[in-house]
Amino acid sequence: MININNLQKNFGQKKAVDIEKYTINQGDMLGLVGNNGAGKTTLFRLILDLLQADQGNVTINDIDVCKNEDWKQFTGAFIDDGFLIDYLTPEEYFYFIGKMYGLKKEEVDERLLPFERFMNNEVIGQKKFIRNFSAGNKQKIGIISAMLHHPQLLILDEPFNFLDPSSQSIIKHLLKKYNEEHHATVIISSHNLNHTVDVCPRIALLENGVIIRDIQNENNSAEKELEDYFNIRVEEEIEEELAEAVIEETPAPETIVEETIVEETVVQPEKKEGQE
Ligand SMILES: Nc1ncnc2c1ncn2[C@@H]1O[C@H](COP(=O)(O)OP(=O)(O)OP(=O)(O)O)[C@@H](O)[C@H]1O
Repeated sequence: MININNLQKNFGQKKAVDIEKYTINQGDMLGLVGNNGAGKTTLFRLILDLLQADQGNVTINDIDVCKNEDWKQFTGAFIDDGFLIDYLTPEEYFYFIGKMYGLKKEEVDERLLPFERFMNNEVIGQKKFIRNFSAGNKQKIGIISAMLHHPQLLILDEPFNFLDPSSQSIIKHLLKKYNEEHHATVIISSHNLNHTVDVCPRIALLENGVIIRDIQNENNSAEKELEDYFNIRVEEEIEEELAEAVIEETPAPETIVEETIVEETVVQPEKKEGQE
């Protein structure tokens, strides 16, 4: 479904994405993990043609995303709340998105039904503009709107962010079900390793823009490997910091001042006349 070919994106000296070859198959449920700045969002932006690559390309169903718009019909994505329209209510926004994909109001209402528990009576019927919703509820509006037209490809950047624990659990189930029932390709990024191994049978580990591991995850088998990777990274970084601190604290040889012993000279008080 998605082919990434020799894809490179730099910001100044920083290599944000550098992927020689990577294929995501139709029906894959892929989790993208990596430390802050590893390049997850940049990769999503390149896939969605929101950024121009310095080299290489991305094709979705053999369509080069920056040369043809056809992939947009079967793709849904939510990267950040810049995707939302602040001055609309959630209903207006959902109907607007539905209209873009030829869905009638009643069809949109019907497609919102499976999200009722997820919305928890806090999204629909609130008579509030999107700009006045909490970060968590904006996240919900974004995720739902990305799924509304039943896309064959769904891309969500950190979908669990800002969600309360029960909403995280609900969206995990909804995504899994969506992937299975629609045989849709679902790609999510997350810093939550537990959630990622719970829902993603395939996990790509990104480091400095490079996919360094492509992990098959059956019954949470990737958990240990990922925990080891992230713990090892933390330990390595702490050790590096300590080593640097020791070097900084040790004075350079030429600045070492030899301890000199100053002999005390006892000054005898002058004798006054008549004193012994
Ligand atoms: N518009 C930009 N201008 C300059 N540098 C950028 C820009 N966007 C991303 N970068 C840099 O590219 C690198 C990858 O960033 P990116 O946001 O893709 O990482 P990420 O894995 O999504 O991180 P996080 O987990 O923190 O969201 C980082 O070093 C980041 O500072």
